[in-house]
This record gives sequence, structure tokens and C-alpha cells, in this order.
Amino acid sequence: MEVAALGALVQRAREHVLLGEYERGEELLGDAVGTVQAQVRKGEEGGFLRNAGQDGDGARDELPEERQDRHTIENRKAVDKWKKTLKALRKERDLARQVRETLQGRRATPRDSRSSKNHRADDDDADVPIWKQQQHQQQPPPQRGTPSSGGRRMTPSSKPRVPRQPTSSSSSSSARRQNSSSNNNKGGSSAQRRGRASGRRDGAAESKASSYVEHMEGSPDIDLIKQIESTMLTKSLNVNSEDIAGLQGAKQVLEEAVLYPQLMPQYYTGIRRPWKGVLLFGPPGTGKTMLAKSIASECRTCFFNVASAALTSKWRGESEKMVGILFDMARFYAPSTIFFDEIDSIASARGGSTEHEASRRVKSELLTQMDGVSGDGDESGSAKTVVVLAATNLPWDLDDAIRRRLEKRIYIPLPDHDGRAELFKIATREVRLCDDVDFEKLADESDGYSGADITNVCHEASMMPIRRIIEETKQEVHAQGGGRHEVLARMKQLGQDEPSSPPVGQQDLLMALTKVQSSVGGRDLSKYQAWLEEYGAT
Ligand SMILES: Nc1ncnc2c1ncn2[C@@H]1O[C@H](COP(=O)(O)OP(=O)(O)OP(=O)(O)O)[C@@H](O)[C@H]1O
Repeated sequence: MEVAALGALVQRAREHVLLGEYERGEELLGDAVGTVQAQVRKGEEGGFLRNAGQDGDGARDELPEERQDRHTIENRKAVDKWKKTLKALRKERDLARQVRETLQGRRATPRDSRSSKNHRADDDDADVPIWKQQQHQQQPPPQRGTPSSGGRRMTPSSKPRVPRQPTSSSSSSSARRQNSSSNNNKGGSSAQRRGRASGRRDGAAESKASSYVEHMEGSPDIDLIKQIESTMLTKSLNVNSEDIAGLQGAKQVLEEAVLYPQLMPQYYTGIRRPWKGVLLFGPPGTGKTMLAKSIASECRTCFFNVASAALTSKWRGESEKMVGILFDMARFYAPSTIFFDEIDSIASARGGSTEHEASRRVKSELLTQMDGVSGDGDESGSAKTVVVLAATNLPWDLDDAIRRRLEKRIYIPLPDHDGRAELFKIATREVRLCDDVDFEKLADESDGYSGADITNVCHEASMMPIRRIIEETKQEVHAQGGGRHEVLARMKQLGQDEPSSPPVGQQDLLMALTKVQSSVGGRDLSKYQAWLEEYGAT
């Protein structure tokens, strides 16, 4: 292939990769690798000289000696340049292959076995979180005499580690100053902050400790660290996007904002850097939390589920310290996702007369930390991103600066007709249904219901046949002169004789719809619509 066509070829390959056609992208990148390899070979044989043209067509040996030297140097420079290009292209081709294989592996995983209770997250490599896979890949083989058990390699030169202090309240204002003074180079400032704070390179893969708690052993904040790790961190989630009814648009935006940058960090640099944060807003019970969990499961990143109440402490300075530790831990386990549920309760507008000083400090720390999350994929191609996802039912209460940092703002509305029908199907998946159940009719009857409302309706409906049986049993026993004791004994017997529960019918579901009312009012919906028009960014 012509060298002149190389640029266009690589461009085409990248377009295929961005469109998700990894196989074709990989193939074209393979062609590009072949062309560049040929250039390297040619240069190593001194071939650039003869074809360069500017020195005439004569062979190298025919040139005067000083020109031969100049050409040797130029030839070497050209070879070095081609070698660099070769390395970068190989990396890109391998990445496309890796993504293709990961996706193929995921598709090949039967859904049932993934949701099976007995399935262990790390049974096969396809289910090993990205952070763990990288750890495996980067782990050098154990050296002779260096025991590797216990997840921590000791070398003769191992020194006791001085625990790093996470960014704390005391350092937050200076960190913030530094951040704003280097606004033009935010990647640099976050890297500086990380470097300054820890004196170590980022990420679990490069640390010898297998957990953050171990890494921070001896820190005065170890209790807080343990509390955060045990209550907020989930290393492998198993929420399937197929369990979420509807919301196709939101799923797509989230994939583009969160999943693809994790899979292909090389492409998401500069102006294409990943979004700093994503806000999911909308009425309660519409699946915001489920969506956040499912996207984190797809990425196989570590997931920090932060309920705002968990970040409040009665001790002065402790809440903002927790925020600092949380982000620090997320960077340690990167790639990771931090999900703030009900973010409005910790990030409401600042400066109000009722605002407590402690709450203002937490917000400042949150802003600082959000500025410091790693956005760009690094050159080595490893996805070390920390993604901030947040959800709220009260988007209008959010602090302006926090809202600005949540660059993507996605509306999660009440389910439409098809969404409701699907919700009824999903929610009744585990119960026996009578043949008369008509999901379309149920969707017609449940306009204005949220996903959580429909789940409640199905819960209520599934109880009804059991209640009927209990009632019949009571009447039967009482008619025979039996009392409470006999009723309970008969019920126990019934459960043993008839272990499969009685089926739920259409009437049960319709009756349950009259008992469970929609939890979202029409006035609220117009408020969301107005906020979406003013601040939405999808
Ligand atoms: N789109 C959906 N698909 C499937 N189930 C849903 C969906 N939306 C809601 N649900 C059901 O409602 C429950 C609550 O959903 P979830 O917690 O994700 O809502 P939320 O929007 O985060 O609510 P809140 O704003 O009150 O925190 C889920 O456990 C699920 O049973």
C-alpha cells in the first residue's frame, strides 16, 4: 500500500471503531501496521536515501563522505519516527481487538448464568472487572525469593510505606486555589494534585496493595476509610440493562458518555474528553439508580454508591474528609464510577440563609474533587477514568457550580405506553400468570405511573391469589369448628402439598391498579419539562 494513503487508511479505521465496527477497524489498522513495518524495514536497510530524491538517484556509496554521514543520521531519524508510528498503530489495533473480544465475550455470556445466584464474578476473564484484568496483565511474574502470596509482593528493598493523606478539608482551599490558577491545564493540575498528595503513581494496578484499606494502613483516617470501603464500594455489580424497561435514549447517551470512553480511552482525548459528570434527573422511581448501576456493570468498573446521608457526619470536618477519601479511593481503583444518589441533598445552592457552614465546606470539597477527576484516557491506553454519575428528583435545587460540572444532564421521564407494558412483564417475570393477562391493556390503564409504581402494583397483585387461598382456608376450618391453631396448621400443610404459588390473573392486576395510585403529580412533570428546556444537555 502507498505510504501517502496511510493517513486516510488510519482515519477510516478509526471511523469504523467509533461506529462500533471493531473487526473492520482492526483489519484496516492491521494493514496500516503492515505498511509502516515495511517502511521501518526499508529505513533499516538505508533505503530512504535512494528513494528520497533530493540527493539525486545515485546510490549512497557514490555520495561524498560528509553527505553519507548526514544521510545516515537522517535515515535513523526517519526510522525512529516510523517505529513510533508503528508502536502507536499496534496499540490502537490491539485495543480494537480487545474491545471486540470483550464485547463478543459479553454477548456470549448467557443471561441466565449471569444472573444465577451461584455465579462468581471472576469465574471467567470476561467477567473480571477491567481494573482487575489490568492488574493481572501488569503483574510481573513472581521473582525468585519474592513470595507473592497474600496479594502483596515483598522485595528485599521494600520499606514500610508512609500512608498517603487523602485530600482533606484542611488542604481543600489550597487545592482549589491551585486548581483555579491552572485552569488552562486541568489534566496537569489533577495529576499534580495526585502526585503531590501521594508521591506514588495512580491506580491499584501500580500499587502493591490489593485494596485501598491495605494501601492506607496506618493512616489516622483508617476507620473512615474502612467505613467508606465497606458501605459504598461494590467491586462487581450485576445489573443487566435488559432488566430496565424503555429509556432507550437515556441508555444510548449514557453509553456514549460513560461506556465508550472506558473502552477506548485513546479516542476520548482533547476536545473529545469524556464528560466530567452526568446527571440523571426526573420523577422518583423512574429507574435512575438502576441505569447508573447497569452502565457501571457494563463497564465492569468499581462502583461507589453514595447515599448522601452516608456523607454527613456530626464531627467537624469529617464530611468533607469523607468526600476527599471517596475520590481518592475511586482513583486508586480506577476505572471507577461514583454514583451520588439524591445529590441535591449534599449539593443544593450555596449561600442560602439557612445553609450550614459544614454543608458549604462539603460542597467546596466536592467541586474541587470533581475538577480533579481524570478525564482524558492516558497515552498508555489504560482506562483510568473516574466517572461521576448523579441522580436527583429536584434538579432545580442544585448548586450552579455543581450543575455546570455535571455536563450531561439527562431527563429520565415516566415510562411511555411500551415502557409500561415492558415494566409489567419484567415485574411479573417471577410469578405464574394466568392466560388472560394482557400487558397492553395494563399499559393503557397505568398512564402516569412510574416504574416503581408499576413494581408496587405487581407486588400487590401477586399477593392477591394467596390472600384468596388464606381466606378460603379460614372459612373452611371455621365451618368445621376449628380455631386459629387449626387454621395455621392447615396453611402449613397447604404450603407443603402445593409448593408452587397460585397464578396471578388480569383481574388481580387491575384491582391492584385501583389500590396503588401514581406517585407523581402532573404539576411536577411540567416543572421537570421546564428545567429540561432550560438546563437539559443530552
Ligand atoms: N425503567 C425501569 N425498568 C425496570 N424497573 C424499573 C424501572 N424504573 C423503575 N423501576 C423499578 O422501580 C424501582 C426503583 O427504581 P430506581 O431506584 O432506579 O428509581 P430512581 O429513579 O432512582 O428513584 P428515586 O429517584 O426515588 O431514587 C426499581 O427497583 C425497579 O423495581
